Parts: sequence; C-alpha cells; structure tokens
Amino acid sequence: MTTELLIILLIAVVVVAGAGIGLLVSRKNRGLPSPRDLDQITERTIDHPEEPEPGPVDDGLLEDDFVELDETGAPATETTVDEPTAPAVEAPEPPQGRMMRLRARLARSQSSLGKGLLSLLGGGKLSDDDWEEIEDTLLAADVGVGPTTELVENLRARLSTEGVSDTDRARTILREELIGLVGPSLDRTLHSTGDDGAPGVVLVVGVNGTGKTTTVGRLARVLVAEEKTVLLGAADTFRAAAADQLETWGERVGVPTVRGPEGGDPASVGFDAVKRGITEGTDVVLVDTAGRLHTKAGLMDELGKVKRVVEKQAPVTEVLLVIDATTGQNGLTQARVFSEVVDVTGVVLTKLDGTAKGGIVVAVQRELGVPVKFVGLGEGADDLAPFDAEEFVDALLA
Ligand SMILES: Nc1nc2c(ncn2[C@@H]2O[C@H](COP(=O)(O)OP(=O)(O)OP(=O)(O)O)[C@@H](O)[C@H]2O)c(=O)[nH]1
Repeated sequence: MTTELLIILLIAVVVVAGAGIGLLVSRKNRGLPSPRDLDQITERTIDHPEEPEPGPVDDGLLEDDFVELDETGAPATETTVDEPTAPAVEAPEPPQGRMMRLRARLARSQSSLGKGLLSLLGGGKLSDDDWEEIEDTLLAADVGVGPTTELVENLRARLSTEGVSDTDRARTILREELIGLVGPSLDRTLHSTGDDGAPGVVLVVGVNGTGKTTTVGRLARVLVAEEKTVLLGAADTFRAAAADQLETWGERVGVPTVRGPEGGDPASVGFDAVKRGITEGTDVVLVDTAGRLHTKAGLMDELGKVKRVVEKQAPVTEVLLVIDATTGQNGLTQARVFSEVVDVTGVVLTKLDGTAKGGIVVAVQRELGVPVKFVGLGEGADDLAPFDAEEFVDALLA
C-alpha cells in the first residue's frame, strides 16, 4: 500500500513539473510582452525611445579616384568628395569695405597705438622722455625694434623741421609715417588665378589653433562673393573634426570638400582636390593643411610633400601663412619656421580684434618680407577683411 502511494505521489510530481516546464517554454516562445504592450496592459503611458529603422547608412560621401603617389613614395590614400548637401546656400558679403565695417574691432590697438601716439605727438614740443614714451608705445604694440626706431627717427626729423605744435598736423604726419611703415604699395591681392585654364591653388599653412580652418572657410566665402567657383581640400587629416569643420564651411556657400580618411596622407588629399579642380574647371582650390609644429624636419617633410605632390597637377599660386595676432613673439617665431619650410607668399593675421598688438602687422611683414593679405577681425563668417594699409592706419587713428 505504502509502495503504491509512493508511486502515485511520484507520478503526480512528474506531471506537475512537466506542466510547469511546458508553460515556461510556451511563454518563452511567444515572447514577453513589449514595453508598449505592458503600457496598454497597465494603461500607463511611458515614453520609449523609437527603435531605429534598419536600412543602408547614407553618410553623404561619394567615391573618388584612388590615387597612386608612387614617385613621391607617398602611401596611396583613398579620398572622398563631400558634395554640399544643405539646400539653402548663403550669400557671403562682398570683401570690399569689410575693413571699414570692422574698424571698431581694432579698439584696443586704437587706444594703445593710435590714440596713445596722437596724444603724445599733439602736445607741442617733445622732450626726450616723450620720445622714449613714443618708442615704448610702439614696442608694446609689437611693432618691433627696427620699425620702431625707423618711425621715431622719421617723426623726429619731420616734427622738428616742420615745427609742428597742433594736433591736426601731428595726426597727418603720423598717418603718413604709419602708412609708409605698413607698406601701401605691397601687392596684397590673393593670387588665385591659375595659368592655362588650371585652377588657382592656395595652400593655407599655420599652427593648429591659429584659425587656419576658419580662414580657409572664410576665404571660400570671399571667393564665392567674387563669383568664383571653389573647391576645398581637407588635407588636415590628423584631426577628423578639422575636415568636418571645413566641410560645414563649404556647405554653407555650396562649395564641395575633398577629404581623406582620418590619419591618411595629406598630400593625397591635396593631389585629389587639385585633380578634381582641373577636371571640373574650378577657379580656385583651397587646401587646408595640418600644422603640427612637432619638429621642423617633420613639418618640412609634410608641407614640402603636400606642395610637391599638388604641383604634379598644377602650380601652387599662393601659400598663405595664418598667424594668431594675439601670440606676439611666439607668432613671429612660428612665422620664421614656416617660411624656412615653404615659400610663404602672404600672411593672414587672425584675431586682430581685441588685441592691443596691432603693430604685429608691421613686424610680421618685416620678419617674412611678405605682405599681410587678410586680417581676421572677429568670429563671424565674414569677419575676414582684405588688408589695406591706409584703411588700417585710419582705423587706428579714428
Ligand atoms: N576673435 C577671433 N577669433 C577667431 C578669428 N579667427 C579664428 N578665430 C577663432 O579661433 C578658433 C580656432 O580656429 P580654427 O580655425 O579651428 O583653428 P585651426 O588653426 O584650424 O585649428 P585646427 O582646426 O585645430 O587645426 C575658433 O574658435 C575661431 O572662431 C578672428 O579673427 N577673431
């Protein structure tokens, strides 16, 4: 009897356990209710993030030519062309008159350099102490020792022979002398026209953080405002964000960007950009380069190679060096290194707004023997002004 009872109990346990497992398996097969079903069940409304639709990822990139750079020993790097995708393009402001519009941005240079000098010079007969103060004012504004001595000598000679005692005359003399120092007859045009139908090729070089990428973007706007067709080459491949940043600048004015993979060969990007510029009959190709100032030899290799490789397609018509005006002597040291590495043909001085060091315009021209062609006077898209000696001095003395 006991044995029979035990057998019955055992069968009962097996049946109950089997039913339980069956229930679990069937629930598993049906799947648990989704969060939304649970909401309906519980009549609670909870926001759940939409699940992404599966499908092909469109990154907006197009395949471009694969470039072999055997002769230079450069690794072949695949570049892509990012056509502008934004439908609405902006109409950039024409470059003429920008310096006048932005002259108030030179306020700090104005008060320390222009107004400081005027108040000293307009005060009648000047003592040696006054002249020393004039010298200090010029040096503090980063004019540089040589140009300061030259200016003071010229002013002394003119003021003593002409015997000036009124402010207006002092202003006129100072204006003339400052304009002479800045160089009114230097060729400050952007050399952006290629020969024999080839595009103009502008290489933009400089240390990262000086405003190089911003400058390339703004130059594109200047050229678009002049009704030129433009192509950008994102040869700063060391920081992915630099290419993205450049592409955004281009998109705003309907200008495409040729870019390579992060860490790819900058020379390949330059090569492809110019190649495409030739094929499409583009007026100007602007190439943003990387400015890692790690070692002079490294920089020389990199920039030298970009230029050499690009010139297999078309001559470089301009090499613009971007210098941050707020860095003073440091900026001049950078300028020296870059000019030893590449043939710099023009300077862009950024961040001239809000610095008291407006005299750097003179110092950098003397240092490199090349003209300042553009100045950055703010963070706005069209705050890059073609440099003009007279307008600059007038803004200082306003
Ligand atoms: N106030 C002022 N800011 C400027 C000017 N030009 C550039 N900047 C700012 O300087 C910062 C650096 O500019 P970038 O163009 O990123 O500098 P970069 O040299 O290309 O540096 P990387 O992209 O790191 O290579 C940005 O915040 C710009 O808005 C200028 O003329 N005035």
